[in-house]
Amino acid sequence: METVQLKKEPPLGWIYLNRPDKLNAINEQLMKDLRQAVDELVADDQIRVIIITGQGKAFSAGADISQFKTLNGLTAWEFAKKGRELMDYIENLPKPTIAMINGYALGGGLELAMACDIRIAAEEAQVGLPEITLGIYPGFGGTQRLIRLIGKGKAMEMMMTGDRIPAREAERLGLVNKVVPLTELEKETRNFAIKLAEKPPVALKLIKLLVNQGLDIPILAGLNMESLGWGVVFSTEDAKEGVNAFFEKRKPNFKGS
Ligand SMILES: CC(C)(COP(=O)(O)OP(=O)(O)OC[C@H]1O[C@@H](n2cnc3c(N)ncnc32)[C@H](O)[C@@H]1OP(=O)(O)O)[C@@H](O)C(=O)NCCC(=O)NCCSC(=O)CCO
Repeated sequence: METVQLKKEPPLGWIYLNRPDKLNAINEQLMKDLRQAVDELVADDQIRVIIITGQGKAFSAGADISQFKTLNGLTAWEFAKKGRELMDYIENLPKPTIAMINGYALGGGLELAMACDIRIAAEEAQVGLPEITLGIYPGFGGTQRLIRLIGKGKAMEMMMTGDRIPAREAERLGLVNKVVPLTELEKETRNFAIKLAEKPPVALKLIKLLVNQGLDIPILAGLNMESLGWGVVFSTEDAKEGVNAFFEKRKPNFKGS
C-alpha cells in the first residue's frame, strides 16, 4: 500500500496514514489503501482492536485540497460520498477502533477520528473542521457526527468559525476521550487498547451496533434491540466464562466465541 502502513502486533493492529510530507491529507489512493488495511485487520482473527494514527506531525490535515481544483459539482458529490462512505464503514467495523491523534486532526482527519470508537490525543494536538475557510463545509460526515458527540451549540461554533481547538479543550467537550503528553501517547494508547482486547469480542461488537444504530432510531426500537441482543450475548462461551470467572474469583479469559 502506497499511502498507509500496517503493523500487526496481536491482539492489536496498527494503521499508519503515511503521507507525512502532505500531513497525511486524504486523497483517493489513501482512501483505497485505508479500506484495504482495515479489511485485512478485520479478517485476521488474532486482531481484536484496530488503532489508526498518522506518521509525522499530523494525524491528518483532512481531504487533499490539491484534488479540489479539478472537481465539478458531480465529481465533488462523488468524492464526498466516497469519503463519507469510508467513514461510515469504519464506524461500523465489528472490532473496536481507536484514533491515536498524534498532531493535527483537521477536516476529513477529524471526521476519520470521529468515526472511530475512542479518541486518544497528544497534548500538543489540535483538532478542528476548517472547511468553512475554504468556502465549503465538512463533507465526510462531520456535520452529523460532531453534533452527536458534543451537541449543537459548540458544533455550530466549530464548523462556522473553522477554528482549531487544542486537545485539552477537545477533551473537555467530550470530543476526545483522553489526552496525554506526546511522549506517552503510544504507551497509553497501547495500554487502553489491550484493556479493550481483553474484553469479550461478541459483547463489544453488539455494544457498537446498539450504540451506533441506537442514536438514529426511536428509543423503544433501541431498547428492544438491546433485549434481543441479550439472547445473542448469553449464547456465547464468553458469557459462561465471565460468570464462571466471577464465582471462581479469577480474571476471565475471553476467546471470542
Ligand atoms: C494543518 C496546517 C495548519 C499545518 O500548517 P503548517 O505546519 O504550516 O504546514 P504546511 O506547510 O501548511 O503543510 C505541509 C504540507 O502539507 C500540505 N497540506 C497540508 N494540509 C493539506 C491538505 N488538507 N491537502 C493537501 N495538502 C495539504 C501543504 O500544502 C504543505 O505541502 P507543500 O508541498 O510542502 O507546500 C495547514 O497545513 C492547513 O491548514 N492545512 C489545511 C487544513 C484544512 O483546511 N483541512 C480541511 C480540508 S477539506 C476536507 O477535509 C473536506 C472533508 O470534510
